[in-house]
Amino acid sequence: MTSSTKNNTSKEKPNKEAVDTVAPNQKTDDISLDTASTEKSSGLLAGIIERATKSGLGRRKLNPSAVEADVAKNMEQVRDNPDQLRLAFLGGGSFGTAMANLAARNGCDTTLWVRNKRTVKSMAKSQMNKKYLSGYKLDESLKYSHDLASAVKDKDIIFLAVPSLAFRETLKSIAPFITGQSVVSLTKGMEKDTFALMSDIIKDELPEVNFGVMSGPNLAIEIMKNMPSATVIASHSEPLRHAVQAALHSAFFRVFASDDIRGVELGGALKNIYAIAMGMAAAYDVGENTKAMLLTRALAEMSRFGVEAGANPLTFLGLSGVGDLYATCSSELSRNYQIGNMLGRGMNIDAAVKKLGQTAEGVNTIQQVHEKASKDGIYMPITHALYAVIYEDKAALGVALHLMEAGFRSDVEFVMPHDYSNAALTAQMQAAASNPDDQEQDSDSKNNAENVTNTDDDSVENKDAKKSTAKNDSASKDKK
Ligand SMILES: NC(=O)C1=CN([C@@H]2O[C@H](COP(=O)(O)OP(=O)(O)OC[C@H]3O[C@@H](n4cnc5c(N)ncnc54)[C@H](OP(=O)(O)O)[C@@H]3O)[C@@H](O)[C@H]2O)C=CC1
Ligand SMILES: O=C(CO)COP(=O)(O)O
Repeated sequence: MTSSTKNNTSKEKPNKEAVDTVAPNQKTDDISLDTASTEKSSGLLAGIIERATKSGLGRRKLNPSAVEADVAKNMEQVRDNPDQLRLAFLGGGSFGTAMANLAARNGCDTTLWVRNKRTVKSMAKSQMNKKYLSGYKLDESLKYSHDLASAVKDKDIIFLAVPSLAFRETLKSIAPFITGQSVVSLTKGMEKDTFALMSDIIKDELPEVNFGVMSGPNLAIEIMKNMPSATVIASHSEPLRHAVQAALHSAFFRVFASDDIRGVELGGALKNIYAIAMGMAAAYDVGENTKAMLLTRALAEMSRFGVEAGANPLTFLGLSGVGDLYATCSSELSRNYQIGNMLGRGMNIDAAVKKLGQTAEGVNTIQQVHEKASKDGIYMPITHALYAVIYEDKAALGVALHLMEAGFRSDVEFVMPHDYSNAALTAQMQAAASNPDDQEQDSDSKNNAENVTNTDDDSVENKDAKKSTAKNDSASKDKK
């Protein structure tokens, strides 16, 4: 721990921030223009930041392992003294505010960046986010800024809680000010047209940073009400995982760890699709059996898509998978659920989004996942059905009935691979049909196959079968 770190905790007088960073007890028309920031930077990564600055190392040359080593060295003290962490939260919506508030309450030196200058002034004055979390008082130590540079400079960790559509542009804007900070995404979505997850965008825009993603069942309003909640920080960097745990952990909020970045991130992004489906189903007054079927088949789709994207399917059994799926699919607080409910009551998508007036990532994620799954032959019947209802104007009841008639599938395909139920059989049928010399089959398998082809006419399913057969072929070739 550097001596400056030891001597400078957030309990002492805070550093002067640059232009437009407003501490709550500071008059907003009296914002300091002192950009000198004369006090030495403090906190976990201070040593690294200092070293990089002194040696004139360019951002691209910074060695992330040195950053990790610096954090690791100090972890023991940080666990006991989270108030040594200096954090920036970017995004003044409900989630950025709720998380920044948790960190500030834990004693971390915390700045919330909000893009609108007038909102910054109003938040600093009222200590409230009137637009997104009206009525909830924020911790008095929380600082507010609309100046990105001053918000992120000399911080240990930068948390991004902007909507996915603004994620890349926000990273581009902070890139010139990155020295040794770590970056953590709180955003649950997929970039339009590129299918990129937020961690992909971080790797694109800031290839050298130490990063993580955080996701879990975290409805912002429940967190503001101190209702016990938990989340997951996923990172390949153990020190970063520990630092995030130390920053946010409290009696009301537990932070679990994972190193499956893909799985944790996909859990948060994909569950929004099914929250829309569940909101819509609720508008039709469906029963508990139906909800349970929707929820568990959603989980099957999520983990199937996840595996194709390189995630560990077991991650979907954790907080960021089944946990968030459950919370978002069963709560009217979920904006995605609300969108689905409005659709189910006859509103069109544009009107529903306008009425909501807040972020519902699922609206974009459905389109991205529908396109990606169709292109790559990943079997995602609920997503395709929802897409057909929302974007192709198909009748919801007809689409739901068609879903119910889809062929015989394995329940948990990681226990009994789908090949053993009917995909392999379908593939055999296709092969037999295209090879007239091979028409002799025993009557049992003929009956089975007829069953399959009668009920299982979904073209994506057929693709699935071909893909499985191709995978098996190449696996057996590999063995040879
Ligand atoms: N709310 C929740 O319970 C949770 C949300 N999340 C995720 O967090 C992310 C943010 O959602 P949430 O906080 O709920 O969103 P909100 O709808 O509550 O707020 C969106 C915020 O983003 C700002 N914003 C919009 N566009 C831009 C932009 N181009 N550049 C910078 N800021 C912008 C808005 O500013 P302005 O007001 O000026 O338009 C507003 O402050 C989403 O990915 C969401 O899925 C994750 C867990 C829980
Ligand atoms: O992700 C969330 C809870 O974990 C918030 O869900 P909504 O974005 O649907 O409100």
